[in-house]
Amino acid sequence: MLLAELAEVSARVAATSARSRKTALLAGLFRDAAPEDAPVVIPYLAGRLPQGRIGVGWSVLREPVPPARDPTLTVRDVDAALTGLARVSGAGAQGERRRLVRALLAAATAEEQRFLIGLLTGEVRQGALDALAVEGLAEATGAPAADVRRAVMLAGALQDVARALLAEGPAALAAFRLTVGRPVGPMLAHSAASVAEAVDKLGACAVEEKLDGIRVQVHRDGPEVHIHTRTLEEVTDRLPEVTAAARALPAARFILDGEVIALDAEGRPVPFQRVAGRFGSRVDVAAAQAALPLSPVFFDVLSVDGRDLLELPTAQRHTELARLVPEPQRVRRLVVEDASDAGARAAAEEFWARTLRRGHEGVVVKALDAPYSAGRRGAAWLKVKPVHTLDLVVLAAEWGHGRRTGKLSNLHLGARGPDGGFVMLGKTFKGLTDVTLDWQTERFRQLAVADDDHVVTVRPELVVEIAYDGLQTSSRYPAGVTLRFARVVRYREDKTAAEADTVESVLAAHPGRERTDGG
Ligand SMILES: Nc1ncnc2c1ncn2[C@@H]1O[C@H](COP(=O)(O)OP(=O)(O)OP(=O)(O)O)[C@@H](O)[C@H]1O
Repeated sequence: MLLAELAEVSARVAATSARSRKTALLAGLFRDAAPEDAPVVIPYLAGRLPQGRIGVGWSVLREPVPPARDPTLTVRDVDAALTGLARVSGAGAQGERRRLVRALLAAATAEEQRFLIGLLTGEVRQGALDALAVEGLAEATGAPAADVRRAVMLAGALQDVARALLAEGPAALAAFRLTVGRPVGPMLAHSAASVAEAVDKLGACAVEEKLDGIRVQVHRDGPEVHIHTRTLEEVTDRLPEVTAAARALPAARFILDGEVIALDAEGRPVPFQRVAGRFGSRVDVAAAQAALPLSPVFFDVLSVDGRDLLELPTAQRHTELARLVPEPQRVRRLVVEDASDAGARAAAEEFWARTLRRGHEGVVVKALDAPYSAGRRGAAWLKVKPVHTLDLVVLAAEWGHGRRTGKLSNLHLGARGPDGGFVMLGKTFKGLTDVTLDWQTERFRQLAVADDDHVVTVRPELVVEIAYDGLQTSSRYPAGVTLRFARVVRYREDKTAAEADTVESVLAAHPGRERTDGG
């Protein structure tokens, strides 16, 4: 497929607001695509580079290059060129990258150049595109959209499903089943303001401790154990104690879902940052394990001995879990069979208070009759935490003053907007430790797309968790509101920008905001 076709469809999809029109445009594109184009076309449409970071700065992209007259570049040519670029390293790397980028741009027409520059700077990012691409693919191949969605959920990657669908048609979907050894997107939660609200919404439910560690999905097939994080990154070699725990369980094949935490001598949870430290790729695993042994705590089971349990209701999956996993390795939970029973509701409140006293983050309340919605933020899981936090994307940062001279400090924070872009909700320089300041200054230098000596604009890729005290009306910000007392809790490198909170959900969480800053 020619890059020109992709660039044109991408621009037209961005320019129309009608969902059906967007889907039709994408379906047309997929009808023209070869199966081998799928692993490039799908991420490019969403504005992602399959290579991840390739280290091309704004200064290089800003230098004009005369465009080609006719389109000749294919999407696979571009992918090969960017793979080459990503591999450049060592002395003279900057010059070589510049040469390669300019050669690529010289082969592109003016419209293709615009698309490529947008792709390299992160500006063509279209957050909602994967969902639309599923519908476009369904329309192009005649497969039911729900089946495509389920296959993606179970395959973990849209491009794999797309490639198979384009090659073989709808029959290819049958091959995407839950498979031990192949990670699936974990089920995620929505938020509720209180335990009472969550119980009201869900009815019969389980209230579980919300453990503040790292989400893990553990697959065992005989002696083989594989562990993946919530972004499906494989971390098996960093967690030998989890592998050992999985091998000690009384079934040979299973998939478990849980959280890895560390407990101190008093049995209280160790702060998240220390647990996260065990996941760095350069960590000496044996030494780190000796210094901070981790424990897996499981809260769900997706498959056992060849039985796929995804469609079973929570209550039955939990019975299976209890059969497989001994008590200390299972999350603590309290079942509310009847949501109208005042005694049961009081017990749920007491469970919440006790969980917080034990040092945990909050609770997750789960509907007893719900299946496991892999890869989705299901309405059947509601998390309740005492402090409001949002996951926002850093759009830019300001050079600091005084003690912070030379450091990038004040963060511009964005939530996901309806059109796949980001809407700025406020700024903060609070809550940043010296170590985080140094780290973020370095990361922003890598992500910079513009620097006017005051504000450095960055590719919108880093997700940061922000605590705040509510919203206030403000005409200075595009959504008409800004965050009150925003402060950094931590960076969420386990999340992508596509998983950040949306403006819509932020506004919905604060229906009664009244305070005004007059600005
Ligand atoms: N008992 C539990 N059941 C489900 N998830 C749990 C539980 N205990 C801890 N968790 C963690 O809470 C998360 C659920 O919240 P959510 O789906 O919104 O993810 P998140 O955005 O990573 O949440 P947060 O930022 O609040 O930790 C899970 O991803 C998991 O890591």
